[in-house]
Amino acid sequence: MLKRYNIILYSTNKIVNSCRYVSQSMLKSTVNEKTGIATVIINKPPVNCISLELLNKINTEINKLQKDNIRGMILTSVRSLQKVFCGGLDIKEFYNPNPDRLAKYLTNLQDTWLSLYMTSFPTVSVINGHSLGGGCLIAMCCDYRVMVGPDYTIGLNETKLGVVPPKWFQDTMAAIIGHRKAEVSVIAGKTYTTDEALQIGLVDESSPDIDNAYKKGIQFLNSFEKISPWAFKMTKNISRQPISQWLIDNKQKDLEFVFNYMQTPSVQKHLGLYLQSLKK
Ligand SMILES: CCCCC/C=C\C/C=C\CC/C=C/CC(=O)SCCNC(=O)CCNC(=O)[C@H](O)C(C)(C)COP(=O)(O)OP(=O)(O)OC[C@H]1O[C@@H](n2cnc3c(N)ncnc32)[C@H](O)[C@@H]1OP(=O)(O)O
Repeated sequence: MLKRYNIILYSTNKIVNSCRYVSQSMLKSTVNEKTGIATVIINKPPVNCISLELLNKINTEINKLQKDNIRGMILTSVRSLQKVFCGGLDIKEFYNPNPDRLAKYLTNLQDTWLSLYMTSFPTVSVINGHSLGGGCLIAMCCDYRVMVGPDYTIGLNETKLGVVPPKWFQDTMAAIIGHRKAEVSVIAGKTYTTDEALQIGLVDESSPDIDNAYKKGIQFLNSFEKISPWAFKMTKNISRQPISQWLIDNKQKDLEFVFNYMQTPSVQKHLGLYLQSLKK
């Protein structure tokens, strides 16, 4: 039986020296058996945007780590991408979608958010690049955020694509920076530089380089060494349960609404234009 571990969601290959397992594609996960800390690295070039397959892998991995009783987790992006933590949800999943796949995607998105937001172990995102839309969402699900800077951006920019960030996206941000600031932010689809994100409390620490950001993440996880895992889990649960319970109670309604809304001609038109604007 493994010790209880913390999780840092982070993108580097060289930190972990004692690996329990590594999955080869899209998501690399390693657990340092001495410390009990997992490092989960998103590795989907060119910009780590979240396809249905990646979503499945993230959710499966979080659930595995949950069973393994890790002490903590770092979530990050592979270093070779250099400037992107996560480019958000894969817009191609929403543009001219296959209805069956879209329904699967949206269901998986709900489930992955619930898994990551409610982990019973501490989590850190080491944000080593731009983190937009769904990328910002997964970073916000973690208990602590360390962002590399100064030149990266983070934010829920959905309105810039002509789509509405669902209630649970908005609630996740409001729980971190407060309702008013979150409202202003999501309405305008605002993105923040590392310094601005630090200033409004969207991230907890900044760092000029990835190694240092990772160390800060580990320090955060180590701060729980003397806290009972049970006390951690129950306290986090009380803090986050009101937000997660809304989705649990409204899953089907939320799914149906988004599923229909995404396929309306107006949303499809905006998504098409946005996708085009991203093309080189
Ligand atoms: C009660 C009412 C509720 C109603 C709710 C209803 C519906 C809501 C449901 C769900 C909401 C939908 C939520 C969406 C959340 C999102 O995540 S949307 C996506 C947000 N992300 C972005 O806007 C990022 C866009 N990308 C960039 O800005 C840049 O790519 C980058 C990340 C800064 C990196 O720049 P870089 O110069 O390195 O790379 P390129 O821009 O050249 O990109 C390379 C390549 O990748 C493609 N690409 C980039 N991002 C995405 C993406 N998110 N999805 C798909 N494809 C992407 C880009 O097009 C390039 O492709 P190529 O030219 O073919 O190589």
